[in-house]
Amino acid sequence: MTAKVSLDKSKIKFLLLEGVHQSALDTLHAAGYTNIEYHKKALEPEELKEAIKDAHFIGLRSRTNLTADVLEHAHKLIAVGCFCIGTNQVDLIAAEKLGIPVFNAPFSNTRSVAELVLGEILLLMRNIPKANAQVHRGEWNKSAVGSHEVRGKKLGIIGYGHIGSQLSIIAESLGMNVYFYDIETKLPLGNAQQLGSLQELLSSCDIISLHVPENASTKNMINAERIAQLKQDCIFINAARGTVVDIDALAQALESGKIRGAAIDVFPQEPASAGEVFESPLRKFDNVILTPHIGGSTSEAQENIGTEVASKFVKYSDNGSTLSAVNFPEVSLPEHHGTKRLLHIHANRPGILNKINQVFVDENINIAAQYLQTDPQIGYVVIDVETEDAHSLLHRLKEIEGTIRTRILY
Ligand SMILES: NC(=O)C1=CN([C@@H]2O[C@H](COP(=O)(O)OP(=O)(O)OC[C@H]3O[C@@H](n4cnc5c(N)ncnc54)[C@H](O)[C@@H]3O)[C@@H](O)[C@H]2O)C=CC1
Ligand SMILES: O=C(O)CCC(=O)C(=O)O
Repeated sequence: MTAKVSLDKSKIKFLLLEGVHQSALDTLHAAGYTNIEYHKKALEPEELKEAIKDAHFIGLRSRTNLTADVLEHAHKLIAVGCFCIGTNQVDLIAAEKLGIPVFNAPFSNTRSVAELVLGEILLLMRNIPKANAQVHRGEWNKSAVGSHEVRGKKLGIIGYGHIGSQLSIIAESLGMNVYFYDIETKLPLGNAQQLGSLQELLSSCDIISLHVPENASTKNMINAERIAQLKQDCIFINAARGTVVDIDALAQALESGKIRGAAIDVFPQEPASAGEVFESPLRKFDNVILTPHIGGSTSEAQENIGTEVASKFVKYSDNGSTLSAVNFPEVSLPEHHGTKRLLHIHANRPGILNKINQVFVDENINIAAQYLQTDPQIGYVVIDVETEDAHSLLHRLKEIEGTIRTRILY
């Protein structure tokens, strides 16, 4: 049985951007949510501020920047869904302060990225991008010079998380020797070896592939100084985030022949729409594979992501569960039958839980079940009660100082 929610389901508005997969709409429809505004593209900032005003849920991919400024216009927003892995396009701290959990799909496109990178390694080791460009221009350079098998070559992976470790496995199956650098100690899969320093990895590997998230520690991580540490003639791949690499320094290294080939899927500035021209100092190189941020763009990945993130929306809307939210205390909740469920999100201050519980003492209402999780900023408490008049309880809970938002589920 589908749980009833505080608002009539038809009044709960979903704003879905950037052409998220049909599976997201199917999942929402199956759960009884029909009020969906769907856009194939990202919205311009002003359009976004207008569209988000009455949205309860927003779904986006990597092109929509949900800044603190945009979030201020989101008066009704209950949750954000990133239909991708990266969540750097959302101001997670601002969202949390507003009591808005942000969900993503942490591994639905992992395999797609790893497969693309593997394909690029094979092509670059054989100089295929350059040969392809030359033949398209009518040039015929049949040569084995500088063309290599990948078997026995050293692959250096920076960031050994979901994607890095998946790549490690499939690269080993082709006979490559895998090394990685990560700020955390990671379990090496197969025969892979973790190296103690980035410099050691850069200077010893034939191929370097980046798989770190965008954050303060990775901004311009690969700058001119790091590029100088690369092995002469190496191959360089970035399918992580554009901000991780100094693109001018990379262009210089390609110009000088230090790097023999590269594959770049992500850029410091990416066009906001298909109509915008892509500008980059890398465009002129035949030995560079340039792709428009499509590492995770396969039918399989997009379908899985659509279902996964939309299911998290449904779970939070129907049931209050925040499991796997990236910026929010995680609470996994059972179904509530025969009770009303009150959700209370508050600033994490001493004494606030006492005040919440005092409401139930004053009203002489028995708490059937209570779930609480906190992080340093906020607390999220869920209370199941057996009463007909849960609205007056909600009203009192709202008045408690430090309350960020409340909701009731029937
Ligand atoms: N091109 C595309 O379409 C796609 C790009 N991505 C990007 O790939 C990134 C990685 O994805 P996952 O592997 O799923 O993430 P993950 O979170 O599973 O792994 C990231 C790894 O990087 C490590 N790390 C973090 N900071 C580091 C630093 N300064 N130095 C070395 N290691 C560091 C972490 O410890 C972790 O092991 C995502 O954050 C996203 O930005 C993800 C999917 C698709
Ligand atoms: O599919 C997208 O729009 C972005 C993919 C990506 O970069 C991610 O999942 O982090």
